[in-house]
Formats: sequence, structure tokens, C-alpha cells
Amino acid sequence: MNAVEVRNGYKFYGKEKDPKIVLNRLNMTVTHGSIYGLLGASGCGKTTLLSCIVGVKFLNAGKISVLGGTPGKKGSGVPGPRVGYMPQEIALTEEFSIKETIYYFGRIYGMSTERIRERYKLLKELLDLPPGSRQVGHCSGGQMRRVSFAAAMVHEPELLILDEPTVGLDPLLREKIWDFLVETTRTSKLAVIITTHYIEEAKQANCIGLMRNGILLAEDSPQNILSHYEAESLEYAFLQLCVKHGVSDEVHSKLQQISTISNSIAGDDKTVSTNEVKRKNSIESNDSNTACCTGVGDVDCNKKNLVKNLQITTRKRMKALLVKNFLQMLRQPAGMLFLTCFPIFQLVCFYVAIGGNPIGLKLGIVDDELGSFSECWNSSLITTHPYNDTCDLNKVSCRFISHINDSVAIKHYYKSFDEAYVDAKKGRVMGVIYFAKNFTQSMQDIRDEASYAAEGSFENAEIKIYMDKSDQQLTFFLEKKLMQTYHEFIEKLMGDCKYPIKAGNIPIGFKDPIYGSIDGVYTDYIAPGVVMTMIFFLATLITSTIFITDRLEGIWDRTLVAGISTTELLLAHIITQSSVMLMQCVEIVLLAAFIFDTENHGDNFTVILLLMLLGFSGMLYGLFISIFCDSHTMANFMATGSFYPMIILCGIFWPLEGMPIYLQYISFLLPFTLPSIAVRDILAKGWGFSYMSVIAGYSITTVWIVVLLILCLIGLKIKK
Ligand SMILES: Nc1ncnc2c1ncn2[C@@H]1O[C@H](COP(=O)(O)OP(=O)(O)OP(=O)(O)O)[C@@H](O)[C@H]1O
Repeated sequence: MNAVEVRNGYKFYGKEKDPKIVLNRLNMTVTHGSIYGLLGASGCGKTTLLSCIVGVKFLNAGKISVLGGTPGKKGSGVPGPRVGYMPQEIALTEEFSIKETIYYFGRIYGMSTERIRERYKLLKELLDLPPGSRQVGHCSGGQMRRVSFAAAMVHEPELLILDEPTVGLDPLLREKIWDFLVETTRTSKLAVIITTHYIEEAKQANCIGLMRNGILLAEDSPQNILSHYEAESLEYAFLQLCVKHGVSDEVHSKLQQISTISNSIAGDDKTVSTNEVKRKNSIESNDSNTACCTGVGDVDCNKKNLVKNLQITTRKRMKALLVKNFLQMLRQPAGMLFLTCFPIFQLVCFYVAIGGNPIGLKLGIVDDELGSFSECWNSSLITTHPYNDTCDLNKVSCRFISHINDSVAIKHYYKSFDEAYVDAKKGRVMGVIYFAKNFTQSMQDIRDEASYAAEGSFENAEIKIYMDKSDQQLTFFLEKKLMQTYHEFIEKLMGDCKYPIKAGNIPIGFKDPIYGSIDGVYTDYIAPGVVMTMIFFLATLITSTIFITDRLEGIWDRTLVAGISTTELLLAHIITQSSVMLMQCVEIVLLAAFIFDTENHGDNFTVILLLMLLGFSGMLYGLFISIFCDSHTMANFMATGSFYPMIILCGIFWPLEGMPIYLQYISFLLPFTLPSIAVRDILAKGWGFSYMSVIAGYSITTVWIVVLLILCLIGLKIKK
């Protein structure tokens, strides 16, 4: 049995109707105890083929057999500890030290600490690794590649897959690695598949596959290929093959490029040529190796390893993953600071900036019943005391003006209405209050004569207010304040005249509120929505960033090849992220309650649980984005593109009742709308699970969690 067999391998990307064929009925055979050099121009499908072999991608048609099983099938051990995979990217956690990296991989492969220690020592010497305490992120490119190589080798796999392992390494180290591979494959059943841009380097392999446009043009030992094409170099043989198979000019030029790269290191290759000769001799003396593509299987060995694989418990792997996630988080002080302080910072900004009463608004005052405003400072302006049930009024406009204090507006006095109006037009004041010449007289006339009052009295007794209404919030505030001022003014006037106070009020009275407070502030209305959007989108951004980074850096694939299932990977992330969310939710609730005095008439637990669930759905939304977006830019577009419509439509800034009915229904389906209402009802009304709005908030969040979970699982499946 061969180590790897691919038969009629067919794989495409994109849609079935318009497929981009990457593997085209490809056949490949790799024997045990041999090195297989997979060569081909960039983009010909090498990485895709390797991904299918290690079981992180699947063929659309054809068959792959790896170590006697089908990759991805239960019990095959692939992906898993039977395979060692070094991807093209570094694919290592930069926050780990070198030693921690090797130990981490050893643990997820289920090795004992003693065995990991032994292997680490050996690989450290072989690969000349830097000191174990050095952080991977602080290593040079070449050092990182060596650590990556060690991580792929630590568990002594049966099949080693190396995607361009020697890029960026100095010739001596390349030689050392090849020596090691040749020696190990000669003395064990290890099968190695290696891709390289240094074509001549592949002469040391037992078998070479020359790949172009998704097919293998040739698969033979280097010696046979060279003699068959009467070529002195593999590059030349490859060129001949491409010409024979009708290569286009474009591919020709690409091959020229490869040739140039190889030539640039020709000097290096010459330095190792003597060793190569030695190695060839050793290869030739090894029967099994020279028997290219016809290797033998070892069923007993496979069974033993399958059992070994089964012994690796999920618990061990989960522990390794969780330790990795938490260490990774803790070793990024800037990230930790952001996660801890950003919600506090945002909440402080929100409470300080939003909901406060506007101050310093300017209001123009024009009073035609006064010769000069200094007349108002005369204490005799106060209403004369009542005689015989009458109450003589005097310059009542001064009374009203004195009630307008700085908390309402800053008064600007004008001599004429025109002058004040011009200033209002120029934006110097927000409005003008005008009192007619015989304002007090007209008031008295109406009081005394009622319906017999002189013509024009009703007009003249009116306090005329002209407002710049271009800013709705300020207008709303000023109107409210002026109405309050009027109430204070009229009540005082009635009191002074010994009239019933209520006689001056309009006959509508707002009594003690059923819920909320008389002075309810806007902040209380939007706070739940703001907090929810914050928790949701923080979880979305963190999750999508982590997963896209892991995928782009190859960490995702490498972890899967190590045998960790997608479920375990997600579970570890959920646990890590949930602990962060719990911390954020608690700090937000405490801050809102104790520093900003937000009253909660309900149960803190009901609020925190709903926030956590919402954060959880935000996390799943982040995962959904990371599955369908190939880059951070796309993910940012998608997150930002959905953020704005969601917060505008969810009713946190404006009551839903102000929307068209059809939009209200759409809004109810969004993740924040019903939960915001629920939290508002918990905080202000003290409602709990027996109330419909709270149940609705929890229900829609649960529905979102289930829908996003299903979409993510489908996405993960179709993206394979
Ligand atoms: N997920 C994907 N979706 C669509 N196209 C893809 C995807 N992955 C790879 N491809 C395309 O498939 C082709 C083969 O890619 P692959 O990475 O397998 O090539 P390669 O031979 O390994 O190249 P290189 O040597 O540059 O790494 C390329 O044209 C690539 O753009």
C-alpha cells in the first residue's frame, strides 16, 4: 500500500457552471520511506492538492487515499497526528515562545511531556533553533520557518507535507534539512511530499511530480526524468515537458522566471553539490527509495497509529487550545487594554456627551412696554397688593423676563424688534421674545372684562416667541423650558394676587408617571440600544479579525491538519470570547448603575444574560463574516455596511412608532430592536420573564443565534 494515492483527482473553485479547474483528473503516487518533490509554476494547484491530501479541502471528484484511509473520514487519522504539515505561510502564534510553540503542537498531538522534551531537544540541535524563550514574533523569517518545520516534525508523523519549507533559508540550512529528510526517509517509513521553487534542490527527492495546470505532466525519479529528456537540469527537462504538452507563451515566461530564481541560487547549489553526490549514492543504495512510486504499505503500523490517534482526548486538545487562546490574549497588552477599557471609554463618552441639557443658548428680548430695561430692576414693578378683590398689575413682562434664568437661555436685550430679528436671522440668537407695548394693560383688561375686553387685548396680551427651528433638539428643549418658565411665572403671579394658583394653568395636568420619572432623560431611552450595539459589534469585530487573521496566516488550516476539529476550534474561541464578554457586560452594568446612576427596577441577571446572548450572536455574526470574506477589507466593509442600517433601523435613536408600518416589521427582525425594548422595560419598569417584551427580546436573540449558527455550519461546509 502506498502512503498517498490520488486517482483522477478533480477540484474546482467557484461555481459549478463556471468552474475554475485547479486539479484536472490528476494521478499521483507517493510511497512510504521516500521523498516526493512536487514541482510546478506558481498557481498550478500544488497547495490545493496538498490541502486535499491533508484533509482540509476535498476533491469534487476522484479519490484520495492517505496512509490507507480517506482523508477527513473518521478513524483515518488524517487530518490528525499521522500527518505533519508545514504550510507555505509561517502559521505560528507569534505571542508564543519557540519552546511553547513546540510544546503546544506536541500537546495537541497528544504527546507526553517527556517525549515532547526529547523531540524538542533533537529538533533544536538539528535545525539550529534560537533560544527557546525567544518569542516567535521576534524571530527572523528564516528562524520562523525553522520553528514551523520543527512544529510539523515534533510528533514523528508517518506522512510529512512541506509546502516550500526552504524558502528564505540559507544554503547550509537547506542542505541540513535535506540531509535530515533523506536520512529519515532512508531509515524509516516516513513519506515526505515537498514543494519547492528551487527546482534543482528536488534532485535529492526519490520521485518527482511535474505539475502544470492541475495535471501531473510526469512522475518519475529525477534520474529517469533527466535521462528521458536528455537534460542536464530538471529545469530544462521541465521546459521540454511543457513544450511537449503545448505550453503557452505565458507559461513559458513563467518558467523562465523560475529558472532565473534557481539560477540566482546556483552558486549556493554548487556549494552543496559534493554532498548531493554523496546523497545520491546513499539514495541509490536504498532499494525502497529508488523504487519510485511503487512503495509498500504497513497495515500494522497504520492500525497502531489509529489507536494512538483515538487515545488523544478532546479534553487534552481543548486544554491546549484554551491555554493558547488565553496566553495569546494576555500577551497582547494593547489588545487587553482595548478589550477592557474600550467599553468603559465608550460608555463614559455616551453618558457625558448625550442627554445633558443644552446650556448657553441665546435669546433676544424685546419689551415695548418698557422705556428701558432698567425699569425692570425697580422693585415696585411687583404686582401691587390686592385691594378689594382686585390685583393691580404692573409691568408683568418684567416678571416673565426675570423667570428666564441662565439655565433656560442667556438673555440679550434689544431696543427694537427689527434689530433682534436681524440678529436671529444671522444666528446670533436662537429666538426672540416680544412683549407688546400694552402687554400688562391687555392682560388686566382680559382678566377684568373677559369677553368684553377691548379689541386687540387678546393679541397684545400674548407673549410672542419667534424661534430658529432649524435645530429640532434645541428647539424642543427651549420650547419645553419656556413653557416651564410660563408655569412658574403664572403660578407666582396668581399667588401674589391671592388668586387660586390653578386658575392660571391650562386644564391639563401630568400626574406622577406610572413608569419612569417626570424628568425622564433621553439617555435612559437610548442607553440600552447603545450598550447592545457596542457588545454585539465588538464581538463581531474581534471574532472576524481573529478568524480571518488565522486563516490568512495559515494557522486555521494548520490547526485542522493537526487533528483539531472545527467544532473544537470554535468551542475554544467561544469560551475565550465569552469570558471577555462577561467581563465587559459586568463592567458596563456596574458603571451604568454606580457611576451614572442608571436606575434598574428589574433584575441585573436578566439584563446581563440578554447582553451575553446578544454578544454571542455578535460573535457568530463575526464568524459568518470571516467565513464569507477573504480579506480584512471585505470583512470591514461587511461589518460597517451592516452596522449603520442596523442601528438606524433598530429604534434606538427614534421611536419605532415614527416609522412606516412595513419598516417596523423589518425592524422587529433585527438583532437589537426587541432586545433594546426588553432591556428598557427591565430597567424602567422592572419587568421580567413573565412579560411579553422581555420574552420577545430573548426569543429574537435566540432565533438569531440559531440562524447564524446554521449559516456558519453551512458556510464552513461549502468552503471546504
Ligand atoms: N479558495 C480559493 N478560491 C478560488 N481560487 C483559489 C482558491 N485557492 C486557490 N485558488 C486559485 O487556484 C489556483 C491554484 O492555487 P494554489 O494555491 O493551489 O497554487 P500553487 O501551485 O500552490 O501556487 P503557489 O506556488 O504560488 O503557492 C490559483 O490560481 C489560485 O488563485
